[in-house]
Amino acid sequence: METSSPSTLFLCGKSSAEVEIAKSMKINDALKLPDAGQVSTLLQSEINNFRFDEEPFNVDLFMNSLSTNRFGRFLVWSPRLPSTHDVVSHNFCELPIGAVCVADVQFKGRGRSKNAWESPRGCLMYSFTLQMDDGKIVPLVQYVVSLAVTEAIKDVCDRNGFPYIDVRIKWPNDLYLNGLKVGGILCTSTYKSKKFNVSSGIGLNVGNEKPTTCLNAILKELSTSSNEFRREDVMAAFFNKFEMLYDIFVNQVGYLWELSTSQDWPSESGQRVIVQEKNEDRVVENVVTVQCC
Ligand SMILES: O=C(O)CCCC[C@@H]1SC[C@@H]2NC(=O)N[C@@H]21
Repeated sequence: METSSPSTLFLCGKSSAEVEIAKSMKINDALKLPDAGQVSTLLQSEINNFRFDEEPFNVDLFMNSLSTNRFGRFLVWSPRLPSTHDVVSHNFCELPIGAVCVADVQFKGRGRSKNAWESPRGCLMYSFTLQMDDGKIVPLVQYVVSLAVTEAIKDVCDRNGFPYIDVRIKWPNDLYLNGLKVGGILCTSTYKSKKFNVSSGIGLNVGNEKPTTCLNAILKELSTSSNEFRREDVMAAFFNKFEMLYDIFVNQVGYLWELSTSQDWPSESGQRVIVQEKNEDRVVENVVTVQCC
């Protein structure tokens, strides 16, 4: 019964370029769900024609806090769907790179190792796409995602004057708060036309106290004010941090990692090598001394 009612997907864009993509995707009925799941596609401009019972994801709030050039600018929002991860991985080639799908409720939420992810209202649940050339560093991208989540939470605390909420990474892909799991990261990839198509999914207990605890429950304990984390602020802060960290990762850390696992890497402490650092169109050369641990 649950799975048979169609999922409504609203296609939204930050700028007119992304809004045009949304219009063309709607006209072409481009998005599908796996297992022939029923889907109805609408545009952001049609959101106001609907009444939603509970607090829906506020697309404008998210877009206004987003300051990226690539990630999160094309957004698919659904009040209820099987899994955001299914939407992005099943439609990877139809979606622009960096597109995100966010849902208020999932009824087939996926965790790692074929586990289910409990997906109640209040939980921030989203998946996004990225494309990578170098397969050696694909397994490391989950570290960057985890780090961007904790950095985003810090950023939202700073901006709102909240006390610091100490969400920690259990490396590489779990998030813990006061010893309880409050979030997890799921990264999957496929290889096509010499590119790695990576889908990254994030589940973070922002306002749902079950099944463990959530950011707002701990904030309430630590603060006298009634302010709360909003999913939109956390997700926008995530993409703002992720875009910066991902560029560093690909251009610098990824490069170093690749070098360190290649045969050309000098293996003796004390050896001096030149490391080239690519920064947009500039190349900077640094002489570094090898320290073997
Ligand atoms: O800890 C884990 O096992 C990873 C959980 C990942 C859950 C998120 S929620 C958004 C996205 N959609 C899914 O179906 N799963 C991921």
